[in-house]
Amino acid sequence: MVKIAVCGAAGRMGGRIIAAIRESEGVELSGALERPGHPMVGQDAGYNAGLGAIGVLISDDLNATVQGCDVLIDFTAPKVSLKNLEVCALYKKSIVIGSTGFTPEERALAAELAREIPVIIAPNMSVGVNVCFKVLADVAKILGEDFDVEIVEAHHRLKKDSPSGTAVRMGEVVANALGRDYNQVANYHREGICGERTHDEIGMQTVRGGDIVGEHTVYFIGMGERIELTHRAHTRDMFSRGSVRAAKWVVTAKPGVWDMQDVLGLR
Ligand SMILES: NC(=O)c1ccc[n+]([C@@H]2O[C@H](COP(=O)([O-])OP(=O)(O)OC[C@H]3O[C@@H](n4cnc5c(N)ncnc54)[C@H](O)[C@@H]3O)[C@@H](O)[C@H]2O)c1
Ligand SMILES: O=C(O)C1=N[C@H](C(=O)O)CCC1
Repeated sequence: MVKIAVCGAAGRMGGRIIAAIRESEGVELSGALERPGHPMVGQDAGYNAGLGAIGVLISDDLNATVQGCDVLIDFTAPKVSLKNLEVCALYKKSIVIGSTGFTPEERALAAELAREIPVIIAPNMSVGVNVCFKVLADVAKILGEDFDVEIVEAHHRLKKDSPSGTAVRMGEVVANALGRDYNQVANYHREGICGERTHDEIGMQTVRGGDIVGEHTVYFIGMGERIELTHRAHTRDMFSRGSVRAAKWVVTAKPGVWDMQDVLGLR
């Protein structure tokens, strides 16, 4: 039985992950974490999952919760995830990180902290999006230089980071396939007389509103035709089921940073 603790247990994803753990075989919920001062600390973790009481209380004790698990699933925010990664490395535990919005410097620090433990960092845990990542590289290579690439993503009004981690990864996949440096070609902002589109740029546009779970469209726009590759998430449950699948996979993996392409055998 793989013992999983969930960090961000009172959050939108935390509740769905606890529900996914309860319906999965071979795993059990060993702990649930929230930030010190959160009103749900001390309450049963089952309530946010719609399960009623399940006998696991939400704690704010990071060290004790990590010591009691085999793997921590963390959907919080980049700085919190880096701290969690550091504590998992201290106790030689695995970690699955779903948080998005990491800077390049934070990603490099995560890779350094992952030298001695297996870590999964994935901006999107759904099977569908990970298949899109794979297909996107092929589409970009086949279409080549004659098609302009633009990415549009839409999420709920409470999302804190922009553009989404998934949109950034889609941009990175396309840029790599076309031999471009994503950080050089990503264009996040057009306003006023900003000039014609440059050949290499990848435009990134963000929509925020209401309860949109997550939508991503990559446009390949040519002269006289275009391809639009869209993924729409209907619920958060495939992210949470993916994170549990990742947790089962990572406990037997070698140290280093992995992602869902590894878990799903898509690499
Ligand atoms: N990888 C994926 O598939 C995927 C899917 C959905 C969301 N996300 C990402 O997951 C993250 C969380 O999303 P959400 O919608 O659940 O957000 P949320 O705000 O609903 O939940 C985050 C939770 O983390 C808690 N938290 C903050 N600091 C903490 C700390 N120090 N210790 C413990 N808990 C702490 C918050 O109190 C909150 O309950 C975001 O970065 C989001 O982009 C990723
Ligand atoms: O709700 C969110 O926040 C989501 N974030 C991820 C991202 O930034 O790509 C995945 C989709 C949902």
